[in-house]
Amino acid sequence: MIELRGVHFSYPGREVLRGVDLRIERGELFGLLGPNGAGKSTLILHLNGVLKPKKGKVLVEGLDPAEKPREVRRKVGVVFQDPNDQLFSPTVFEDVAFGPYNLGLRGEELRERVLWALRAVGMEDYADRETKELSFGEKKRVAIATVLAMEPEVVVLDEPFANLDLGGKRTMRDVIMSLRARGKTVVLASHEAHYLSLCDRVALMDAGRIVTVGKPGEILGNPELLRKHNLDVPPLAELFLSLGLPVPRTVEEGKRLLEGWRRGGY
Ligand SMILES: Nc1ncnc2c1ncn2[C@@H]1O[C@H](COP(=O)(O)OP(=O)(O)OP(=O)(O)O)[C@@H](O)[C@H]1O
Repeated sequence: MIELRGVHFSYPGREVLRGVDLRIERGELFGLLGPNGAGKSTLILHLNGVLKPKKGKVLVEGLDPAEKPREVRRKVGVVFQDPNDQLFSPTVFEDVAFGPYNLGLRGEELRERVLWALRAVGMEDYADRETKELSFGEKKRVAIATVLAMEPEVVVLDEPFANLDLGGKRTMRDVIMSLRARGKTVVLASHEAHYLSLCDRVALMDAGRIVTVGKPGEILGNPELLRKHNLDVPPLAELFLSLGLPVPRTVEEGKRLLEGWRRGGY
């Protein structure tokens, strides 16, 4: 479980988190939605102790990341927005091996772990490639593998879908759903609401505060709320709302709703 209580944080001369209260349950797929500059990345950096609150408290599975950063970083893996911030080794294998090596894995066990993590993101054939030669989307997948290889309990993904093509987005979605199926807590931060429809719950954040928390349908199905906070209304949400239907979470649910609407409507 992740808990933030009254968290305040300032960069020099700029207050960015202004009393954040949030609770994310174990095993939840949780969305953090907010416009550019809302404070999402700053909040995320509090979850693994990179930043410390000026006021308030952060607890991850009962541990304070500011007091026990090493223990917390074993539990929480953060995938940054820009994979270039995450990758620094000459080869893909070495980049992915770095974390588990530091956890004490060696030899065949280490190799197996690295290849497993690369397989999970569809990059097993890239193990011997030079990291700097990869495309942005390939780097993004490798960045996720570096986190998966540590087997963290919580995986935090900052703008995971940004700058990926359709194939990259599909892989990302599959990775997220498989993490969830394996009982991991997953936090997705995005300024694009439609990517968060697959979440169990979504928190809307703006100007350093949590505005509201609800089911994705409650947030994505509220165009006034989204527009008020400079967020795009997903076209599909508008379509379902215009038909008087709730906003579905999955394509299957959408198909069922449309089928019911068609039967009732004609
Ligand atoms: N290192 C820094 N020093 C000073 N100000 C910063 C720093 N990092 C971020 N900020 C400021 O803090 C505010 C929140 O930034 P943050 O990156 O947390 O927002 P965000 O919600 O993740 O935005 P985005 O969707 O654009 O990634 C912004 O106004 C930003 O300019």
